[in-house]
Amino acid sequence: MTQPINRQNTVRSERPKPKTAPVSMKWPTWQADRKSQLAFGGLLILLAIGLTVAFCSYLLTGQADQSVLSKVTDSSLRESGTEMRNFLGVLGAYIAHVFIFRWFGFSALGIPVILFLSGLKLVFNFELLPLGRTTKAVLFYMTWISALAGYIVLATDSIGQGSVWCGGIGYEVNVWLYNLIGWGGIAIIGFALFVFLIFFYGITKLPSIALPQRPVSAPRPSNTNTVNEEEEPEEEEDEDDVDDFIDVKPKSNSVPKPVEPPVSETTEPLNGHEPEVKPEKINGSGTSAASVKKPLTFTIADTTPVEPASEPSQPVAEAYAGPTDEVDEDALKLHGLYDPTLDLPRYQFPTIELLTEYPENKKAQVSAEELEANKDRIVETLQNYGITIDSIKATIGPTVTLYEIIPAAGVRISKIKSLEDDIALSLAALGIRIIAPMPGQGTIGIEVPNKNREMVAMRSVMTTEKFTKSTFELPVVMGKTISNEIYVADLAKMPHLLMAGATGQGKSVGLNVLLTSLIYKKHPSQLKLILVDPKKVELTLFNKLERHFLAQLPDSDEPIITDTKKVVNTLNSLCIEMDNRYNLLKDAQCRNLKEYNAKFIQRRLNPEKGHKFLPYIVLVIDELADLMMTAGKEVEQPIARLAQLARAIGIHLVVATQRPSVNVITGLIKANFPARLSFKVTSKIDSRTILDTGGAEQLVGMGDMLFSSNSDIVRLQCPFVDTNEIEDICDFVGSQRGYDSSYNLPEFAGDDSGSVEEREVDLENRDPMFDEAARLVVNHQQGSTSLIQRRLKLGYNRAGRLIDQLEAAGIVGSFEGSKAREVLIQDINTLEELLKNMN
Ligand SMILES: Nc1ncnc2c1ncn2[C@@H]1O[C@H](COP(=O)(O)OP(=O)(O)OP(=O)(O)O)[C@@H](O)[C@H]1O
Repeated sequence: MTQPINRQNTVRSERPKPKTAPVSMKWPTWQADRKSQLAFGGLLILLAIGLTVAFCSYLLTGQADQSVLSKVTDSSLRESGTEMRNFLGVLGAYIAHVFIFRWFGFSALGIPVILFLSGLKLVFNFELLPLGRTTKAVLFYMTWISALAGYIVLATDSIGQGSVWCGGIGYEVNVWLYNLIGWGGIAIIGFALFVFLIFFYGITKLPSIALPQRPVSAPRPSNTNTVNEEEEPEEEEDEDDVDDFIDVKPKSNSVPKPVEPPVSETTEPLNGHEPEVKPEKINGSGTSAASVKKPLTFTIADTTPVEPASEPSQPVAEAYAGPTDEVDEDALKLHGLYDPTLDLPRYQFPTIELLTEYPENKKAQVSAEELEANKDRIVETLQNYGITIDSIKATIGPTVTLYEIIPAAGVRISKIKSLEDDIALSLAALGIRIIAPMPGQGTIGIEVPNKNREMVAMRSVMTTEKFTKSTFELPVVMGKTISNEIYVADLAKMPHLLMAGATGQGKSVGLNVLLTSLIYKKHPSQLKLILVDPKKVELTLFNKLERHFLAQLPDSDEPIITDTKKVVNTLNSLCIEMDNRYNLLKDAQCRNLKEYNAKFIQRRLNPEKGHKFLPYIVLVIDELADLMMTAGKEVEQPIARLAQLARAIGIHLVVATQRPSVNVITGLIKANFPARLSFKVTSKIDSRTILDTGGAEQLVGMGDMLFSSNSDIVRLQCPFVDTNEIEDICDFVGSQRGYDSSYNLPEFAGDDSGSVEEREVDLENRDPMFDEAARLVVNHQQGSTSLIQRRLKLGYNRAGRLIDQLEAAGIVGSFEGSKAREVLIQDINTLEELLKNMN
C-alpha cells in the first residue's frame, strides 16, 4: 500500500530573480574599467590643451583665418592648411571659429576648463574643483558673458571686431532683446546673473544696508560676516569673525552629505535573518538631508582641495574642540553632525560590475523524475522498517533538496534518525542529513544532495535587497538557505566567528565572501581589517587595501601578517586597543561602541580628551592550527581575552582552521565563540568539536556549510567569489586616494619591553640621530617611538633603539604600555646643556 504523497511540494521553479541594481553604482560599466578611464581621461586632457591653444591662437589670428575658412572646401583643404595662421592649422581654426565666432565668443575658453577637470578626475581620480558644480557655473558664465559682451558690441556698434568677444549667441540674443525692449535688455542680463547667484550659492539674505552714522560710534554690522559667507563663500576663511572655528573646516569638497544618524538600538534577532527593511536607513546614513543640513559655510570647503587625512587614527575630529561632555552647540550648529566619511570624502564604494555575472543555467536543476524517484525511495525505505508517513513534501535548494515528512502517529523520531545510512544507501547518495525534528516545523527533514547543484554567485546575492538594504552594523552575506532565501548575518552580533573545514571545502572562498561583504558596505573610516595569514598565500590580494581598510602595528612592513611573532604582538596590541577603547567608553559613559560613536557624531564628546570616532576592527585569522602549533598559549590567551571582552567595543574576530581538533579549538577559545561555521570536515568528531553536533561530515563540499549560532543550525550554500573578482575589487579600492598609511594599532613592545637596564643600552655608542631625536621629543613633549619614526623617517627598530637610549639618558621615562612615555626634560635649554655634557 502506498502512502498518499502530498503533491504540494514547494519546488521553486520560479525563484525570485535577483535584481540587477548595483549595490553602489557610481560609474557606467565602461568607466569601471580602469583602462578605458585612463584612455578617455587622457583624451579629454589632450583635447583641453588643444582647444586652449586653438582658441588663444584664434583670438590673435582669427580675423586673418576667417577669410580662408570661408573658402575652405574639401578639395582645397590641403592648401588652406598651409595658409592658416592658427597654431593648430585648419582644424584648430575651424573649431575655434565655431566655438568663438559662431557661439560663445572668448568665453568659449570655459570649454577646455571643463574638459581638463573631467580628464583629471578620470585619470588621477583628482578633483581640482568639484566637477558638477564647476561645470554648471562655467556653462552659465560662458553664456552670460557672451550675452553681456553682445550687449556692449551692439551698443557700441562694433560688430566687426567685436564678434570674437561676444560670439553669435551673445549677439543674436541682444538683437532679439533690442527688438523686444530696446536698450532695457541689460536689465534682463543683470537679473539673470542675480537669479543664478541666488540659486547657485543658496543666498537667502542680502547685506543689510547700514546707513552711515557718526563715524566714531558706528558699530560693525553684526551680520556682515553672514552675508559675505553666503554671497562670496570663498572669502569666509579670511574673516576674523570665525576665529573660533578657524580649524574646523570640514575636509570635504563635495556637497555636504547626510550624516550617519545617531544610531538607535537595533532590535534584530541575534544572527538571524534580516528583519524588515527600513529603507530610510540604507547604508546607515538615513538621516534626511534636511535634518542635518549644514549651514552655508560649508560651501567654502566645497571649493577647497582636500588634504589627505594625515593621521588616520585621529581623523577630522581632532579639530573639533567642544566643551566637556556636553553637546558642542556651536560646532554642531556650524557643521552639523560629525561625519567620519569626510576623512575620504571622494571614496567610491566598489561597484557591482566588479563581480562576475554567471549565466542563469548554473541554477540547480532537479528534474520532476528525480524528485519523484527520491520521494518514492524515501517512503519505501521507511516502510521497509515499518515506518508509515502521512505526507512528504520537497523543497529544492541550491545544493540539496529537503524532503519534509510527517510520520504517522506513534512513530518514534529516534527510529527515523537511526535510518540515516539506510536511506543514503537506498538513494545511492552521499551527504544525506536527517533533521529530526525540524525546529518549529513539526516535521522531519531529510536533505538529499542534488545531482546538479547551483553555484550561488556572489553578484547574485549582493544585489538582493536583503543585503543592499541591510541595516546591520557589519552585514555578511552568508549564502542561500535550503529554501533559496538569502541569509545575511551581522558579524557585530555574532560577535566572533569560528570557521572550520577540511582542505578544499571552501574556507578561503568563505573568508573572501565575508571580507567582500564588509568592503561593499563599509566606508574605510568605519572599518579596519587585520588580516593574519600564516599560509602566506590566501589573503595576499587584500594588501592593496592597506591605506584604506587595513590596520597594523606601527613597525610592520607587510600589511598582511604572516609571521607568528608578529601575530602575537598584533594580538597583544589589539588587547591594548581594547583596553584603551574601554577607557574611552567609560569616560563617555557609554555601554558599547554604537552608543559611543553616536555620541561622538552628535559632538557630545570632547576630542581634546582623547575621544575620537572608533571604527570597527575585524581580525581575520586564516589558519589557527598553524599558530597554535608554533605559539600555543601566547596566541590562545589574547584570542580568548579579546573574544571574551571585545564585543562591546567593536573588535570582532573571525578565526578559521582546517583542523578543528581540541588542541587547536581549545575549550577556552570555543567557549568564547558562540557563532560557528563549518564546511565539510573529515569526521564526526571534528564536526562535534566545531558545532557541538555531527552533520558537518555529511556536507558535500564546495561551499556547502552549516552555520550555528545560538544553538540554531542552518545549512547554507556559501556564495562563490573568484580570486580575480577579489583582485578587481582590491584594485578598485586601492587605486583611490586613501589614508597616508594603514591604521596604526597601539605599539606593543613584546619581548623587547622591560627596563633599559635589562636591555643593556650602551650610551657610549649612541645613534647618530640621538641629539635630533632628543630635541624632537622635548619639543613635542611626547616620548613616542612612532613620532621619532615619522619625523626622522626611520624604521621602527632604529626608532625603538633611539627611545631606549633616550630612556637610558634620562630624557624620557620608562615604557608605559599604550601611552607615550613621559618626557623628563621640560625645556630645550636644559636638554642642550645635557647634550653638551654627554658629548
Ligand atoms: N561557495 C562555493 N561555490 C562553488 N565552488 C566553491 C565554493 N567554495 C569553494 N568552491 C570550490 O572549491 C575550491 C576550493 O575552495 P577553497 O580554496 O576555498 O578551499 P579551502 O577550504 O580554503 O582549502 P585550503 O584549506 O586548502 O586552502 C575552489 O577553488 C572552488 O572551486
